Amino acid sequence: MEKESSATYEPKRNSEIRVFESSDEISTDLAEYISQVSEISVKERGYFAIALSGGPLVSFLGKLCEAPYNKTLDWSKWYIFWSDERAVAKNHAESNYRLTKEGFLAKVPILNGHVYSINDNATVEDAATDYEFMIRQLVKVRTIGVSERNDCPKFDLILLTMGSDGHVASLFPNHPAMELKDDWVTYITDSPQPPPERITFTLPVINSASNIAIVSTGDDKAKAVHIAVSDMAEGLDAPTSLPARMVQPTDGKLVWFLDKAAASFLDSKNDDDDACYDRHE
Ligand SMILES: O=C(O)[C@H](O)[C@@H](O)[C@H](O)[C@H](O)COP(=O)(O)O
Repeated sequence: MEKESSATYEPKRNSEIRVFESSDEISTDLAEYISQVSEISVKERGYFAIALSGGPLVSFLGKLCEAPYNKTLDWSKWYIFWSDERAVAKNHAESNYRLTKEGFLAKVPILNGHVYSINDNATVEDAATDYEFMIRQLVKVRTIGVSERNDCPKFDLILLTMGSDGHVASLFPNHPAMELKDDWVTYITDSPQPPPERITFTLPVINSASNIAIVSTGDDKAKAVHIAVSDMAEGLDAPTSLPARMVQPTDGKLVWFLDKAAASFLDSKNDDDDACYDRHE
């Protein structure tokens, strides 16, 4: 893939980019990051409400299931949600719930009653409505925080991955779901990536979170990463329609966890000692 621009990268407000040598290093740093966010949330609110997604994310949570985190984290305060789900049965190989259950939940002492999966036994429309209703109940009792700006749920942490087309959760480029302002959870029936039917958080919910992390690896993500984080949109294809670029926390903080391949279109400001992003080498 040819590099299209050599724009100097300046991090946007409230965002940070961490670049790592390997997926293993991402997993190590991500575990420490999640541990710190969970500790702060439990201390400040008494709960840790975290939304996960599917795809490769679970493979990056491995280190969190090991020492010291398996013993030191206050797992009883964790509440698990999904930022998106594919409309397949929970035991289907493509179910985000199943991926998370097998790769993460089965390995840590999170209470079953704190795991809020998306209904696989209803139409996507009903599943989205039910999920939003359930989140509304948990916001009322403040198990999930609330944004003072727009009454949206304020998750302590939303963990996302990004596709090479720049999609996050199940918000795809140029899809009308990206325009929704009042819904918290919606559904799509025409995903460009199978399966076509999916349930997803909307941008207002994602952007209301206290913390958002996007984990992305591989050189097929380099162009989308560049468009997503660059302030210099000139010459880039319809950057405002790129979902990852629309991830802009209103009150929170966004951290990108990238490998060198995904970061390969980003330029440091000068040389190594004056880089605009953190190189974890
Ligand atoms: O069904 C999905 O929506 C995908 O699983 C998707 O969300 C995935 O996270 C990205 O496509 C990145 O995946 P890779 O990093 O493995 O390419």
